[in-house]
Amino acid sequence: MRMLLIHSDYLEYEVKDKALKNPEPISDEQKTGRLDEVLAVFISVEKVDETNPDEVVEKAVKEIEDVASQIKAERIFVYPFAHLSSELAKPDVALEVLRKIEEKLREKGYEVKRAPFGYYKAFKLSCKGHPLAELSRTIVPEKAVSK
Ligand SMILES: Nc1ncnc2c1ncn2[C@@H]1O[C@H](CO)[C@@H](NC(=O)[C@@H](N)CO)[C@H]1O
Repeated sequence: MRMLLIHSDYLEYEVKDKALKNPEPISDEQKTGRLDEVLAVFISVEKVDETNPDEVVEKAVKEIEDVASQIKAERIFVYPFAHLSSELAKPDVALEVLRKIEEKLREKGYEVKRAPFGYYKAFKLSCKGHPLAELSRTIVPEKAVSK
């Protein structure tokens, strides 16, 4: 998994077109979204993550929490982003991983939004520009689980 983390004044998106034949079903309300004072986390789920999705979810949540606590961010935007890797996981695994990351962060008390999966989206982002405002992380599973 590859993550790009941007501490932002805001992130807003607008769904444009389908980018997959079967994108995640969304309500009209989910066609746009915005969070202010947010840690935006752009995530590419990778092929290697398919060997142990639960392990990469745990590791990703830990990394995100670690950054959020350093920058004192209470809101997190999970953003599916297929452009950080050339070895992408298949969509059904990727969506499951992203949903679990969203869910676990919410359980830990963060205000969390997740941008819709499988769409082209316009987005606006305002990076804060301080030394910890732009970070990247690479996460790989150590132990493959048998299918
Ligand atoms: N392995 C993967 N990791 C993260 N996101 C993934 C994915 N496989 C598919 N997607 C989603 O489907 C859209 C088309 O690739 C992706 N759309 C995007 O990445 C938008 N920024 C438009 O390009 C994304 O929503």
